[in-house]
Amino acid sequence: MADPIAEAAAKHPAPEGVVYTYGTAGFRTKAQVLDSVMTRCGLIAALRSRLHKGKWIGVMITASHNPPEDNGVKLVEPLGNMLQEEWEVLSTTIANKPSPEDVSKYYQEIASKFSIDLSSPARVVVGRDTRASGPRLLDCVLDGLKAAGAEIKDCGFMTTPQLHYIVRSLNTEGTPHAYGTPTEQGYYEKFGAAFKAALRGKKPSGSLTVDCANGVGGPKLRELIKYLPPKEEGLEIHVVNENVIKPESLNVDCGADFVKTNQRAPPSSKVGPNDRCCSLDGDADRVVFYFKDSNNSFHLLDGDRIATLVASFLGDLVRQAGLADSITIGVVQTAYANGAATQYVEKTLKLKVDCTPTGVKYLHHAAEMLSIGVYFEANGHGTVIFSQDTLDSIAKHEPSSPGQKEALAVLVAVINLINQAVGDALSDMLLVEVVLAHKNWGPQEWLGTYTDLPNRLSKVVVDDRRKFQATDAERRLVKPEGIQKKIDEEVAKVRQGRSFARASGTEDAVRVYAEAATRTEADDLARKVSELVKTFGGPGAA
Ligand SMILES: CC(=O)N[C@H]1[C@@H](OP(=O)(O)O)O[C@H](CO)[C@@H](O)[C@@H]1O
Ligand SMILES: [Mg+2]
Repeated sequence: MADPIAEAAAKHPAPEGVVYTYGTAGFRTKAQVLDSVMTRCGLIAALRSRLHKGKWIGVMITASHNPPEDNGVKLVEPLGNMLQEEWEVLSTTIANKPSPEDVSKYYQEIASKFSIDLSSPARVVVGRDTRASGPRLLDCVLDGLKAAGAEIKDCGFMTTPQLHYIVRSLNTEGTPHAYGTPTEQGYYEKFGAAFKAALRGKKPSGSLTVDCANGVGGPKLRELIKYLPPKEEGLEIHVVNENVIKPESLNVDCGADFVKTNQRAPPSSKVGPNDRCCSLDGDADRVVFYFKDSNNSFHLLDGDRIATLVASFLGDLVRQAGLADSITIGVVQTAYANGAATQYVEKTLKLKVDCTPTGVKYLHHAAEMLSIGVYFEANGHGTVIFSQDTLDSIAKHEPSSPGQKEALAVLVAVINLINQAVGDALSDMLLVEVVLAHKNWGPQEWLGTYTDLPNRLSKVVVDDRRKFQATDAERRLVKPEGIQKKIDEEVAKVRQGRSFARASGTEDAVRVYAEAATRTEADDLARKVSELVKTFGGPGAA
C-alpha cells in the first residue's frame, strides 16, 4: 500500500552525516542540507495543528541574520508564540531519522502518543524571507504538508513577525480576542492606524533612516509606509539597504547584527550628525537604533535602551492614567544586558528586573507572568506583553480627569501598536518613534538616561561546547569543573567587573561576555576569561 509520508520523505532524502537540532531559533544551517528537514517540519506542523484541533500553525522559512547561503525553519504556535519545547524535541528526532520508512513510522508514533486523529483537519500557513534557497525549500515544506493532508496557506514573502501576526489573527478571528484581520494588508492597517493614534498629533522631529539588511523588511516597510500618516504630519522615513533583487547582499555589511556586533554604522551609511538610524535583521524581528554625534562618534541604542525607554514611558502612562495601583510593570533581560541598564531599571525607574537564559522564548515566558512585561535581548529582539487582567482593567477604567483620559488614550493606542505575538522590528521601531515624539527627545536625550559600562562579547571555538554547562540564567558555569572559580577570580580584579561564558545555542562556539568600569579593563577581562575557556575546553580537557 502506498505510504504518502514515506514517499514525501524519500523525495527529499537526508544527507549522510549531518546531525540536526531544533535550537534557539528552529533549525538553521547551510541551505543545501535543509531539504529533508523542511519536509519533515511540514509533517510536524500538520501533526501540531491536528493536536490543536485544526488551529493554524505557522512555518517560517528564514535564517534571520545568518549569511545568505544559510537558511532555516521555525514553527509558530496558534497564538503566535514559538514552538513548545517538547515539540522541539520531536522535531529534532524526526529530522534525524535515517530512512523514509523511519520518518513515516515516527509520524505514526507521535500520532498515537498524543491520540491525534490523522484524518482530522490540519491547517498550516507558510511564509519565507528573500533568500535564494527559499523557493526550493518551500517546495520541500509543501511536499510534507501535502503528504500529511494539510490545508495550506502560502503567504509568500513575509517578515517573521508578520507570519506570527497572521497565525494569531487566523486563530482568533471571530472571537472576543480577535487580534486583527488575518492578511498582510490587515497587518499594515492595524499597525498604521495604531501609530497614528499613538502619536496623537505629535510629530517626530527630524527623520529616521532604516537599514533593512537587504532583506524582506525592505519591501514590507515600503508597504507599511503607505498606511502611515504622510511625512508632513508624521514620520519621515528613509529606507536604505533594501536590495532584495540581489539576495547575496542579505546581511552583508548592513543589518542589525552587523551594527550590534561591530558597534558601528553600515559602511554605506550617509546620515548627518544626530540623525536617527535603525537597522533591522534579515527577517525583521530585531531592531537596533544608533546615531553619530557632532564629533562623528557612533552611539548604539540597543535592545536594553529600547526596553528602558519603553518601560519608563509605559510607567508614566500607567501612573498618569490613574492605574498604578492595579498594574505593575516589569522588565525581563538576559545576562547580556548591560549592567548599567539593569541598574537604571531597578534604581531609577524602580521596576523589577528578571533575568532569563538566552532565547526569546525564555524572556517571553517570564514576561507572561507580569501584568505588563517589557522584554528585550540586548541585540534588539523583544516586545511588550500585557496580561488579560491588565487589558481588562485598562478597558474598564474610568478616567477621572482630562489628564487621565489623555494618558489612557495614548496607552490604548500604544498597546495596539505593539505586536503581542512576537518581537517585531517594524512595530518596535514605530513604538520607539512614538515615545521619542511624546518625550520630545532626540537620540542624545535617549542616550543620556544612563551610561553603558564598556563591554566586550567574544566567541571561542572549543572541541565540544556541550562541556560548558551553565546555571543561574547562564551567569555561572557548573562544568567544566573549576572554571567558574577562576572566572570569579578574574572578575574580582577589575572595577565593576562582570563576566560569564556559555555555550551558544545557534553556533558551534562558547560566547564570553565581559564588562567593567573602563574599556581596557573590560577587554582585559574578556581576554582572560576567553583564555580560561580555551584551556578548560581544549583537547584532552575533562
Ligand atoms: C548573545 C546573543 O546575541 N545571542 C543570540 C543568539 O543565541 P546564542 O545561543 O547566543 O547563539 O541567537 C539567538 C537566536 O537568534 C538570539 O536569541 C540570542 O540573543
Ligand atoms: Mg531575526
